[in-house]
Amino acid sequence: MHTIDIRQDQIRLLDQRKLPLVEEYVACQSYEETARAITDMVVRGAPAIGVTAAAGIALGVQQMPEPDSEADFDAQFDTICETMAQTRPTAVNLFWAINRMRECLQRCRQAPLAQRRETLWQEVYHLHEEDIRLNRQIGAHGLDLVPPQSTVLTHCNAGALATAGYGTALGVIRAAHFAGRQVQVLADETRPFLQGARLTTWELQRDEIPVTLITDNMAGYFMQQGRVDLVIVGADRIAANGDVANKIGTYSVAILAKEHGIPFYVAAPLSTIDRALASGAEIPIEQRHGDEVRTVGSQRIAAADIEVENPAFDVTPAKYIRGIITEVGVASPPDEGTIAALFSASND
Ligand SMILES: CSC[C@@H](O)[C@@H](O)C(=O)COP(=O)(O)O
Repeated sequence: MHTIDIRQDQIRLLDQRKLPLVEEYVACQSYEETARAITDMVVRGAPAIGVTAAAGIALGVQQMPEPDSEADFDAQFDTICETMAQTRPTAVNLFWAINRMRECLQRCRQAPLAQRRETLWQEVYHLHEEDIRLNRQIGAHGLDLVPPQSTVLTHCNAGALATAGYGTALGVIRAAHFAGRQVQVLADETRPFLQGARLTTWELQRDEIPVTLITDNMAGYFMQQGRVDLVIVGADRIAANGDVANKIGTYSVAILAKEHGIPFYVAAPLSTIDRALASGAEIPIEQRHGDEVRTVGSQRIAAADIEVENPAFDVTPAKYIRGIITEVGVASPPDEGTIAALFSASND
């Protein structure tokens, strides 16, 4: 299963709106179609959005009309990057990946157009492979936090589908499973897009990792019953102080976990940490269309004209988080010091 299948004439994306009922790829034939696929959540999840945007940029440069000057090339390149940047505001991996493509272009600036195109594609393949490698490292660092025979609750989908492969939160669960820890997963359904019900259960079942689906409002019940040992979620953006933006509902789960003395961990690559933001209050929260709340699947469940709020993410303050599991180690407790130490470790 490939979440993102990169070809030089199109980007093929496993259509996450249709899973688990239909396994179908959407072929994006241009950078504009790639951008629309991100906005419409054909592909979603912070690292997957980043890799897809990078691929969209390479596709845009591949197809751009022959520029008549360097200024014309720059203008076209900026338009492509800006279109990608407008897709979704919260996952910082999007902007991180666009920057990586800009930096890559700077390195091959002097080369002829054909060579620039090739170098940008090579960067995309590199980002794709790198993401899978980092996820495996996150899994290795998180493994020992998962006790044998434990039940792990997760929210949303931070798995292979949300990344280039393997996953972050589900990467840790995968690593524990394949190390023989006999882990069980409780998957929150994750209204309104139902990433937990549709995607997390689907990908864990494929790996034969035991998973039970619960509705979002059952998390407290299972914690009170002593049936949750650990919570692991992903992240869309982490501020310098360790506050974490993740799928709406994560904050409620974190508070429930704190009340019940259950360790709450976040798994994410360093590219999800936005050190330019002092705290989570500065993280932009995407507001999505109200119809996602008025409907379940294609079924409308509320009046078409009912007022709706649909924030896609919330911010969990660092004080509720036991640790942030990254590819270079665990920031625990997460704060400016432990996070800065991870970045120093990554530069060694
Ligand atoms: C490894 S993915 C981490 C996060 O991106 C994930 O938990 C999440 O909130 C995804 O939100 P989505 O709106 O589905 O893109």
